[in-house]
Amino acid sequence: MPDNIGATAKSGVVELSDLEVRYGDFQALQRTNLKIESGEFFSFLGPSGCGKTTLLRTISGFQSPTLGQVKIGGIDMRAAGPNMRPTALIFQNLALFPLMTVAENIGYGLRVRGVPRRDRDVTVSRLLDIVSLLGHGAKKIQELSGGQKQRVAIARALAVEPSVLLLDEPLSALDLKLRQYMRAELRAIQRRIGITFIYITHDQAEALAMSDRVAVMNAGRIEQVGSPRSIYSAPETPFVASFVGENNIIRGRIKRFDGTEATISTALGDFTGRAAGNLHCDQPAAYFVRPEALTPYQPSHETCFAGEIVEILYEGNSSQVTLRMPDGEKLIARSVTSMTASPMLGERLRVGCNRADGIVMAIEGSHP
Ligand SMILES: Nc1ncnc2c1ncn2[C@@H]1O[C@H](COP(=O)(O)OP(=O)(O)OP(=O)(O)O)[C@@H](O)[C@H]1O
Repeated sequence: MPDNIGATAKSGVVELSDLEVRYGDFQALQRTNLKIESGEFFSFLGPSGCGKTTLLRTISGFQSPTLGQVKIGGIDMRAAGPNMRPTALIFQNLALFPLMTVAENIGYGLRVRGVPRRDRDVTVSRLLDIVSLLGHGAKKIQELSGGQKQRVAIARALAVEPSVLLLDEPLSALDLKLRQYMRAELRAIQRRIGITFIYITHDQAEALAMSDRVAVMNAGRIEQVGSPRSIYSAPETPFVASFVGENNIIRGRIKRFDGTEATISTALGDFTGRAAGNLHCDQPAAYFVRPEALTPYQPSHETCFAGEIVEILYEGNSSQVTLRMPDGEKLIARSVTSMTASPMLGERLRVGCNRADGIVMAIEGSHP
């Protein structure tokens, strides 16, 4: 590694303190405080335009913050440009050199830094092994599959020994099968080398499958940070509940709140679930329940919904049933048909769940 700031920032801890980014009058990143641990696979997940790329560019030094500070390995990066930071960035389009071989692409950063040929070759071989491309070093970039190109881009970024690898939607150009395969590959590569990976994506399946922790972003703000499991099973805001996975949303007003559970009064009746945050009586709120939590009604169920079947989608190992509720709204249940005699369109079906399956959250105005 060259003699620069990166050389002293050994650890891959990334700390964002009171970080804000404005483009003119537009606030692209609201005040953000966050610590990403060394060796973590950390994802920023959010819809287009929520500020993910802005955040990644600010960490890598391509964008200056309007306020606040980025520290990497405990060192303030304010004075360090992109080339002086212990980070490497992989873009969506990979930006590989088409006329160079795989090995030349991977060794490029080392050549620019004046690393002798023999040392370069050793590093390139090691990296080809890490990304499972041994034997492909002499190939031209055009001779590779999409997934192999991804792995060359990763190896090229790793060649300069960054403490933190920043990945900007690197899988989005691949077809679904390859994307799923590369998720597992990326995770395995990260485990093998143990450096911090910061990944941005709008694809929740990708973020949940690969990450140690996920930050869900909305309109320039982090709404929730947690493990994939906690983000999915205990969303803290209506946005997270509706953006990550599917949720049925039944709107109403808070009738009862005891600190941990809340009952909501809706056009379909009263429903009790886990309370997210502090609630007060008569506040506009919604009851969220995941389609897979709704199973054919049994007397032991604490919550019941009854509606007319208006759609059945056979999905192989399960089915998705859409019910039209008495208020005209739709409710989706999954896996229902695997447990009942085949339901028919137009039939009335009762599905149920337990209190712990539903979450009651305050909603503002028309949101979500
Ligand atoms: N250079 C710029 N000048 C002005 N506005 C910008 C600039 N770059 C980004 N923005 C705006 O800032 C907001 C956040 O953009 P950003 O690219 O960070 O979002 P994103 O979450 O990465 O979106 P995507 O997934 O579509 O790439 C957007 O509303 C965008 O239009």
